Amino acid sequence: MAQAEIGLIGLGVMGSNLALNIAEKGNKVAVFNRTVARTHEFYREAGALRDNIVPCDTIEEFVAAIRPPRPIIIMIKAGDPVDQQMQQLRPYLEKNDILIDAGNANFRDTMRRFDALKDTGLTFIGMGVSGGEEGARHGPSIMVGGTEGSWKRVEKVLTSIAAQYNGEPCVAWLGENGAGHFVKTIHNGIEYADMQMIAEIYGILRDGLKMSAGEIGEVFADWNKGRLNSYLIEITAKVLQAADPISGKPIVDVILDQAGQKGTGKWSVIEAQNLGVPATAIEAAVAARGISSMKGEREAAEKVLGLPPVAPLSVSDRAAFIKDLELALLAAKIGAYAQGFAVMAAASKEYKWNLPMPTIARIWRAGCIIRSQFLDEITTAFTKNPDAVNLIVTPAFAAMLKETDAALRRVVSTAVLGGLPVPALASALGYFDSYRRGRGTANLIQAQRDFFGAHGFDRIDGADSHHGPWGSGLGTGA
Ligand SMILES: NC(=O)C1=CN([C@@H]2O[C@H](COP(=O)(O)OP(=O)(O)OC[C@H]3O[C@@H](n4cnc5c(N)ncnc54)[C@H](OP(=O)(O)O)[C@@H]3O)[C@@H](O)[C@H]2O)C=CC1
Ligand SMILES: O=C(CO)[C@H](O)[C@H](O)COP(=O)(O)O
Repeated sequence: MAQAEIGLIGLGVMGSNLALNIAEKGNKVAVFNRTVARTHEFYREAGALRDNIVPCDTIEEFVAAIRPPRPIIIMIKAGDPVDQQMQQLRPYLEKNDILIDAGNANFRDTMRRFDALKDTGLTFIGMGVSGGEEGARHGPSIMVGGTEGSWKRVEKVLTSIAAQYNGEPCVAWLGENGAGHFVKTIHNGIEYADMQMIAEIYGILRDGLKMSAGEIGEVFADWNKGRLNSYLIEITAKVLQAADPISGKPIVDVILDQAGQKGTGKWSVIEAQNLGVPATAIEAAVAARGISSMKGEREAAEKVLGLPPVAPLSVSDRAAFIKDLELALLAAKIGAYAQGFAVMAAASKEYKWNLPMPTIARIWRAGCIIRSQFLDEITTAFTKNPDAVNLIVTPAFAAMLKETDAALRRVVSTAVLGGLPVPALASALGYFDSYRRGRGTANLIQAQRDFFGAHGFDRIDGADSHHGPWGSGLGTGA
């Protein structure tokens, strides 16, 4: 039998679909899974694609089934399992073989693995893959990090399996070592913010306007025809309109309000803080998942504190308010994406990756979870303004923000007065209001720091005087 051109380890949700995608595009793929029974089940269910699949029970058999130099995709649980899997493979590998970690790795692990293999003759690629089950099967968005030479060796097969947007493949080499996994992490951070903002709007419609899940679903379905058109809005509409087969109620009404998380959102926030870049919408979204998981504490607190004693949401023109919600979501979304791209710009400098912002936006337009029409507008904005320090000051997004921020202000204030939590929407508004104000209030913080710690400050007039006359009083002229 002819040898496989590529190998794939890990036949879970993502790996099995990616393997079928690879096989369907005419590539012969060898597959291995820790639990051998799963390999057999996968092969049985592969149908006509079996001709392009070589199922292997042992690692030795797996490596031998791939034509050298071997590209091997590892698509397993992130973290220690990847190190263990690499250790297990090492004795069988030969010079020029390429290990490709396609899971949601922390980019710091990717940098370490990349360095560890640097002088061994083996090559390491850290590759972010987004699109969930469906994307992996029919075309994900793929973010590649590693040497440019190693990318050239896998470009053809990755291009064949990636999603396409207007005929352009959603895969690109983004830079050395951890670049691909860093970009995937920020993709997920933005995904958290997008999802949290949608959930906050859902909360306003459910608890403020007392709308049913089905009615809210219709609102999202309608918005999906407009400027918010995106995968997440589309699935939100579908989720809200699905019935629970057990109770007959809308399924969303019987799901526990505790959000899971696997780490990428938290890493986005940690790295943003490490780089000194505000990512307040992403932070709010991660914190909201944290609070959501404290179900028992929240229920106990509601008994002690009660819900805020406020009048029902005062909205005279319901249709106008729902329009405001749509515009508010668009405005807040601009904030989340601006922050995510700003974090990537800072990381690009710090790690010398030279991340191509228009390319990142371009490969997120299809295949991935945050895919949307909006990303096409970001692609254009970064292409026209490659040196923009922030998405929100590019002409197109500045105009979009000026058009929508008043709606965000009205929605946030209405929700706050109605006692409805909107931490991500409010954080985006706070970000805009802080970022657009030339003279802020940190002069007072500098004075306080100098007062208690003699930390010094710079003066507006540039005078060479850096400490305050604390306790001297204002005298008569102030
Ligand atoms: N699900 C999604 O939407 C997405 C997931 N990802 C990432 O892709 C990766 C795989 O996720 P997913 O397919 O959802 O996960 P699943 O839980 O469906 O599958 C996990 C896979 O990892 C294997 N595995 C677990 N531990 C080990 C180990 N110690 N050694 C060897 N193999 C091991 C499992 O093998 P076994 O059958 O023996 O248990 C299985 O093949 C993760 O990094 C995830 O974060 C990325 C994008 C989207
Ligand atoms: O990478 C993904 C989507 O892009 C995965 O679905 C990931 O698991 C999502 O993160 P979390 O589980 O923390 O919500």
